[in-house]
Amino acid sequence: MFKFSFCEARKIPKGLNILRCWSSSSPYAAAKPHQLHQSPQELNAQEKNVVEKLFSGLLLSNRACLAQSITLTESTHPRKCLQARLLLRKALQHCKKCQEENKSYNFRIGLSGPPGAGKSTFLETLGKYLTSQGEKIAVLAVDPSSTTSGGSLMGDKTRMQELSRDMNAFIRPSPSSGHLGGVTRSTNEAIIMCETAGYRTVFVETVGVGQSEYEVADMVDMFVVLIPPAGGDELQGLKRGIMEHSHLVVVNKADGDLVQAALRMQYEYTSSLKFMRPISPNWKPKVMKVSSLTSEGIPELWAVMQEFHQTMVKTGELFETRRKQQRVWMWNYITQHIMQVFREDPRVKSHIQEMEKNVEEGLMTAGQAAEILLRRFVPDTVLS
Ligand SMILES: Nc1nc2c(ncn2[C@@H]2O[C@H](COP(=O)(O)OP(=O)(O)OP(=O)(O)O)[C@@H](O)[C@H]2O)c(=O)[nH]1
Repeated sequence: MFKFSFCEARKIPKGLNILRCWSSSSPYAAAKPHQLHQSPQELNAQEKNVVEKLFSGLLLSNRACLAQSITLTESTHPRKCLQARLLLRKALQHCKKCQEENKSYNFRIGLSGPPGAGKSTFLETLGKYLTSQGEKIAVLAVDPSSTTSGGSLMGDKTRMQELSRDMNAFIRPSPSSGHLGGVTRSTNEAIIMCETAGYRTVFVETVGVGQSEYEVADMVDMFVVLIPPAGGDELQGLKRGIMEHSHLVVVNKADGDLVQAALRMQYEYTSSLKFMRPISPNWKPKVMKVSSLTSEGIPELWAVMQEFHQTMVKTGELFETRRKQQRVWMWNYITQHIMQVFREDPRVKSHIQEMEKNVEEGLMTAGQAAEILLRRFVPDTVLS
């Protein structure tokens, strides 16, 4: 379940002696301590061969290899984790080389919006438009429900049927089970795999549930929100948060009887934008309307998306943002990992409830309770 433990734990600061908190009840129990120190160099010839084959397949843009590569990065098996590390290293080197040599930059687009806004229809229409222009596109779905329920809401539905048959499109539903770092870590790594396979435009779609949309905003270059023309209170509440994070708001279903409503929405959202601090110094967020049924507005929308991408490349903001995102994610994963190890540690676990109660009832300050728990975890730690 916790891929991160085997692959990354040795990067954890020395002061937190993770090896000492091993327990049979811990999700890390499956890993032998020595596995933490293994590196891809220790893979045997056969295992390395699998990685070589996948990598060659990626370079040939083979969709089956791409799917297998992503599955490998989602695996929690210790040996597969090592293989995934090797493959990711090769993939990253390849992407870096391509960027430097060709000066061509991939485009990562996040798409969010309330259920029923028409995200799959929109992606199918925009995707088909792009593949008809010779683009290769990938769609990665992020479904937060899959982390908690073990199932995937979106995976159950047959979505984007036509696009999935298109040879220039790759669609990957949400991972069916979460591991440490949640769906976000797999998605970050899936993006690299897609780019290595030559899918220059990658869409990351999320159902608009709470935190997930903000997480997606932190792994893409452009964040787009799709909304239906008539919004209830829920949409009003979302408005501010959405606007603060998005580069583009798209009012969908601007067709038939809904044209007037879509126009009104466009106007309303455009006026609210005037009161918000723009997300980027180089881009003024826009509100556009499209119909995913009739394709009206789709070419214009893509033109604006490209304008955004070019502006970000030209000003250097694209690279700065990506660098920042990678730093943030690294620390997110470390924090999540350490928190998980901490909470699962038997010396800590049995005291958490008691300490929480003490704090709630005012018998102890939060700082005192935290110190007691931390000392149980790392007895010789120096607390500031
Ligand atoms: N009139 C009109 N209907 C649309 C348009 N786009 C989508 N729809 C309809 O809206 C409904 C929801 O579309 P989906 O694409 O399934 O929406 P979604 O946002 O992916 O929905 P979830 O999977 O629930 O998140 C479907 O009945 C679509 O046919 C559009 O541009 N115009």
